[in-house]
Amino acid sequence: MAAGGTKSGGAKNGLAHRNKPVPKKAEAKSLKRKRGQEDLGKLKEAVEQLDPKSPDIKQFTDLPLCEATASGLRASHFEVLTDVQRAAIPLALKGNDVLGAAKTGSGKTLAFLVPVLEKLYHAKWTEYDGLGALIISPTRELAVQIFEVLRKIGRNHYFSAGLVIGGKSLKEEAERLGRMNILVCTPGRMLQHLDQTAGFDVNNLQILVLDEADRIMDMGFQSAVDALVEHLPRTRQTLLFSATQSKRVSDLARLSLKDPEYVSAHEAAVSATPTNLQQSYIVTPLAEKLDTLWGFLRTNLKSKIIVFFSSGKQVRFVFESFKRMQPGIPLLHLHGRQKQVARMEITSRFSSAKYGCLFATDVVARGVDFPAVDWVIQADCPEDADTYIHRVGRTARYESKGRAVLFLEPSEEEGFLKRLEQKKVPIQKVNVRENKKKSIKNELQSYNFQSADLKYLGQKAFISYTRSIYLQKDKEVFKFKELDLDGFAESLGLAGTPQIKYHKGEDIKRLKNASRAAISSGSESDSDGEGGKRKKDKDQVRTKYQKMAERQNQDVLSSHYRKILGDDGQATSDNQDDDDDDFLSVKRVLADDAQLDAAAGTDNPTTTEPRVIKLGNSELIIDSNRREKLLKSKKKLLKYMDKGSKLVFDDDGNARPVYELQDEDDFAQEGPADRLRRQFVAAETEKVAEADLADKQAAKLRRREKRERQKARERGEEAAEREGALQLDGDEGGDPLALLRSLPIAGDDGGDGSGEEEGEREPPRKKARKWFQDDSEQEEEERRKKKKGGKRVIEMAEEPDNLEDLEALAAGLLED
Ligand SMILES: Nc1ncnc2c1ncn2[C@@H]1O[C@H](COP(=O)(O)OP(=O)(O)OP(=O)(O)O)[C@@H](O)[C@H]1O
Repeated sequence: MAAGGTKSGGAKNGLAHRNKPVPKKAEAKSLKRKRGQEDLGKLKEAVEQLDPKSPDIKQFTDLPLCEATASGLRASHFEVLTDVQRAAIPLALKGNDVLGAAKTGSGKTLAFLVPVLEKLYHAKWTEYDGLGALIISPTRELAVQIFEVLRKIGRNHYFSAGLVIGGKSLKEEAERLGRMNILVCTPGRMLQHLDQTAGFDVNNLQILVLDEADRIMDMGFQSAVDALVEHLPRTRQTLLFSATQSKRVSDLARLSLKDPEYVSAHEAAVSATPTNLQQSYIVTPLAEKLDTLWGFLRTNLKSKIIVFFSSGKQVRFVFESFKRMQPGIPLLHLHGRQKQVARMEITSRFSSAKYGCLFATDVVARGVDFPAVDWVIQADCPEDADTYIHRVGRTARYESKGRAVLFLEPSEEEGFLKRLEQKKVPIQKVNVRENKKKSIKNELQSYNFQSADLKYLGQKAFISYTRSIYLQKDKEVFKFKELDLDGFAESLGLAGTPQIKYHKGEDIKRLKNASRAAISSGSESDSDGEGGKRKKDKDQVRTKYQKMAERQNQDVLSSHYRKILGDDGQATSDNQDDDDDDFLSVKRVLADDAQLDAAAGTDNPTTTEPRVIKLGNSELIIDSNRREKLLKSKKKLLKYMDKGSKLVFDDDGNARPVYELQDEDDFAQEGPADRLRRQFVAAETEKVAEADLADKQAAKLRRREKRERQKARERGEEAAEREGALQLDGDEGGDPLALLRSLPIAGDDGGDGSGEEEGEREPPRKKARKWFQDDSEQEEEERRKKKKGGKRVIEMAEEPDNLEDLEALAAGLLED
């Protein structure tokens, strides 16, 4: 089997018949051809005579397989057939369309790969015949895995095989496509090639396989698969496999199956899940989910664990925060928005790990065959019982044992247990030991506080989870209104509960109709190129802020840029989070509480009644606790206060409202302009006359005061001279700043700056220094200075406005 596509070159490396003796080249060739024809004739005959229901078929050697396939199986240590292989391979070898259903880990991959190889062998397929078989997988991880198994068992065939899953340039893949006989692909990427790669011919296709067929046929892939099938020839064999196979007639019609054989290997089984799988569930309130998970990990450090969440955002947040808390078990995370190389590396690291915990989305829920997984934890309730079955199927594979635990929110318990019962899933309730319970809320809070990026992830995790619950179709299980959103936000270490807002529009309809898996892996598969649904318009011109906003989770500012973009249509659709597209947004809690009050028309913000915000078709209930918290925050309360009106100061320093030009009509109504002008001039003249009078009186008063003060001072000096006890300036010495600080600040008394009121006199000893001087005082000061000599006087050139000015001024004086 030659491997090509995205993996390696397309050169043939088949080993079959290589060591046979070669007497003469031409002779040997014709002999070989003849023998080959004889063998093939016999093989076809054996297949025709094969009884597909024969109880004698137990091993691969009991099947009429070509030597290349048989030896490949032997070399890969596959000998005994599993139930589904025993039932499906004979029917497929005989050319039937097959709908295969069997439990997880029961060997469905070989059940379709063996017929694929045989089909092309029987048709004597060569590289010049083009594409003979197409195998479609819903995820890249599964496609890679199928490709690896194909390489193993097909090692002795001469076919070329390729992997088409994206993650590489389309051109690079396209160059090799034409040479491939077997392709393993994801739907979106394959469709891209069929639409865009010139000369890629699929008209000869012999066999089409859909692994996880129910998933590929459901809404997430509907349009891609339908378009893809349109390119394929109608005359072909089709094989569909899944652990949760449906016989939906509409699906069969879409794929134009001809009298398909339904193979259900475990139809009569008591349970839909492997018998060696032990399943249990824990009822854990949403607000305690992470505590429970943390406790679980801490008590299972020597295990290999997969933890499923409903969204990549949840995966990222839990991974990043638990990593900081160092649980003592290696942590990995996997979701659809990671780069292809990272996804491959994480998958292979987890495969080869002995112990470790992988946080993952449903991107690895189906088909992926991680060896020796001990536990599957479903931290978020799956959207339906089928998803549950696939998730738990990552453990207890083939003949190994495994355990699975489902976390259920109290509101989900009854409804989901009913769904599991309907699907024949046996599960028992367990409780967490009291001594193992530990709240990690505070630690998360502190990590969120330290890292804005982590906090951002927490908010996103909150939104993506609540959104997924809101969108669930099965309202008997998922009861959005019963969720403790505040508690959940707190458990993620968030300081407040992000407000959830539902946008109106077509997209909501689409999201609502789609299943949760379709949403999460649909968006994931976009980045993977798997879904092929949502592609950014590359030609669209985007602003700097839009580009910044798209760089989510890279730094704290990305959210800031998104805010800048505002609410206009274009920007909004770009700035919303990739898999939160057009749906929910974080808003400040306070704003809405305020709006809420306004909407409710209440004057009493302390009411303890829960509040209800209308959100499109739904309601968000905000309880009284949040409101009380809100009222304690002064900053937030500012929002409730009157914002005030704008004032401007005129030349005299008087505040007055901002002048606004009067409307022309209003002005005309007041009368003729000439009369108004005269009235205005008269009023202003009167005002000026009044002001003039007041000024004159004030000046007169000041002059009189001045005279009186001068007289009083002269009287005082005469008395002091008489007593020989004159107060000297600067006697205190020391730090002039200290002195200045002890003085009254200019204007404090509202008077003329003297710091004195009429008639008041400080006692002579306390009056160490006055710092304002009027003209007469200044003259007097100078006179005294001359008289005493050598004494320093602090001169105040200007009236300082405040203490800083005084200090600066004093410092300047000191330098002098
Ligand atoms: N005949 C066989 N003998 C031994 N091991 C086998 C045989 N067939 C399959 N296996 C092993 O069983 C495991 C599960 O096989 P496979 O991945 O094909 O299961 P599946 O039915 O496709 O599971 P899922 O439903 O999860 O996709 C693999 O590790 C595979 O190697």
